[in-house]
Amino acid sequence: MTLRLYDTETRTLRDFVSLVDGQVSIYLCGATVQSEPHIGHVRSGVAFDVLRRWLAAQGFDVLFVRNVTDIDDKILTKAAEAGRPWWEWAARFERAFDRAYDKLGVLPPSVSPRATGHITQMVELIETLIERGHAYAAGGDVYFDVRSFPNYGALSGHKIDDVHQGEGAGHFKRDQSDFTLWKAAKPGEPSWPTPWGDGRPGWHLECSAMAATYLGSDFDIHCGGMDLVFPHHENEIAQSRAAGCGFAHYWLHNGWVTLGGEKMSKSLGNILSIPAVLERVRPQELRYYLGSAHYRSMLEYSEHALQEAAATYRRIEAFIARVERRVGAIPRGNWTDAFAAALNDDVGVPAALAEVHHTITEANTALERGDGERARSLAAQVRGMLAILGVDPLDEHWHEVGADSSASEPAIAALEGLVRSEMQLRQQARQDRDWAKADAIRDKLAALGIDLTDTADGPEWSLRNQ
Ligand SMILES: Nc1ncnc2c1ncn2[C@@H]1O[C@H](COP(=O)(O)OP(=O)(O)OP(=O)(O)O)[C@@H](O)[C@H]1O
Ligand SMILES: [Zn+2]
Repeated sequence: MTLRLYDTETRTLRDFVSLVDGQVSIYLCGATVQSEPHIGHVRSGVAFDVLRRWLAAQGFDVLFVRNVTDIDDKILTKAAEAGRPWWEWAARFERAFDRAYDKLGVLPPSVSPRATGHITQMVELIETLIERGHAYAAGGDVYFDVRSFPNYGALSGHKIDDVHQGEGAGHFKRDQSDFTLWKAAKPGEPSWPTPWGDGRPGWHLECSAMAATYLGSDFDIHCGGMDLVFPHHENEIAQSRAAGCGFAHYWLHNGWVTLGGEKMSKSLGNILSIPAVLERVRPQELRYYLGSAHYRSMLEYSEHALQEAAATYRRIEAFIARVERRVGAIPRGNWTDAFAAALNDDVGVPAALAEVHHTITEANTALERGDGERARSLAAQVRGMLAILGVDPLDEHWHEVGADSSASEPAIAALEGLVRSEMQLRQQARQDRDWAKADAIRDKLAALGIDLTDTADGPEWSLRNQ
């Protein structure tokens, strides 16, 4: 079964073939570390973490680069407003992003390079572009000459004549479609020396330089949010290919988390920070929520949908706990064919989750007919599939980040004790042939959402819908 991925550049589903047998190289545009992460920011981290886990599960050695943009107008402005050094501001929010990714169980990247640590490579890249006639220095800035790259616009569908780079006018630009590779230093701002004068890098240049540094001139997959298709990724392609690199062979873009129909973003102010949301649901529940939609669809945030996802996840946890109670420890098993088919179809998580729920239903049926072994092997498959999605309830990670279900364990133990004593009373009533009393106990529990099932091993209880 071949993995197929939707490639933005060709606008088609393409069979995935890696450049090097057994290896996959992925570059994901990371955060501009200017403030606390919101749930939109981490959606790309979660979505492509599933792709990474799935590739690793297929036996690929995955190299995963997620950069940190630690120099940017917004960082400088915010740090200055707060009266703090820009580098401290960037470092503080880099840690906040790392904490958020870690809380949600996003695997750490192979490396997370910072833009400021790769100025040498950026300067080299600019030199190559100037030598090849694709860039020009003017007034201390350096610009990319967009018209020198005939394929410009292929990724986003933009026509050169209509291009607006969405950056400051740039006094020395020869053409309005050109974009900035290097910005001349302004008084009081951080800068680095170059042959064209002191200055700092443009955003697009950073990713081209860092991707090449770690993954080489050609690599497999470039990911990011769909807002990055233009101009960021279009400009990355122009710079890198004009410099002679093949660059990324597949382009994947995740949809937004929206609120009120608009992209959740700091500039609009419609944001929910990760710490704020984690006061309402546990990290694994937030991850389940963010990861349950297809990565390319929009995810309109609602408190109701978040709570529904959290409740669904708790039912999955309760299912695992119930099987453990009945048959003992559950190993982490393999996924089913239907699950593999879903993920191979452009990381089709909704269909993969449907398969998880289908397997849970089958396991519940097995439990009801007293087939503990079958239930255990199905529950092992459920664990295996959830692990690929990064939400295995028994993963040590949740324990490490203090988010396991242990907080509710005393409550579950108390409930178990109470229900067991009611069940004993019912057994006694049945032995005494007091059917009315036995039925009354069953009805009382049913009214509380607790169902009793008579199995070959004796009566069992479960919370409804679990
Ligand atoms: N609402 C969102 N939904 C999905 N992905 C998002 C959302 N906001 C940002 N991203 C993604 O997060 C990553 C880091 O983004 P970046 O730091 O550039 O934030 P941004 O787009 O400037 O957000 P903001 O407008 O809130 O500052 C990018 O891949 C971006 O596409
Ligand atoms: Zn980037």
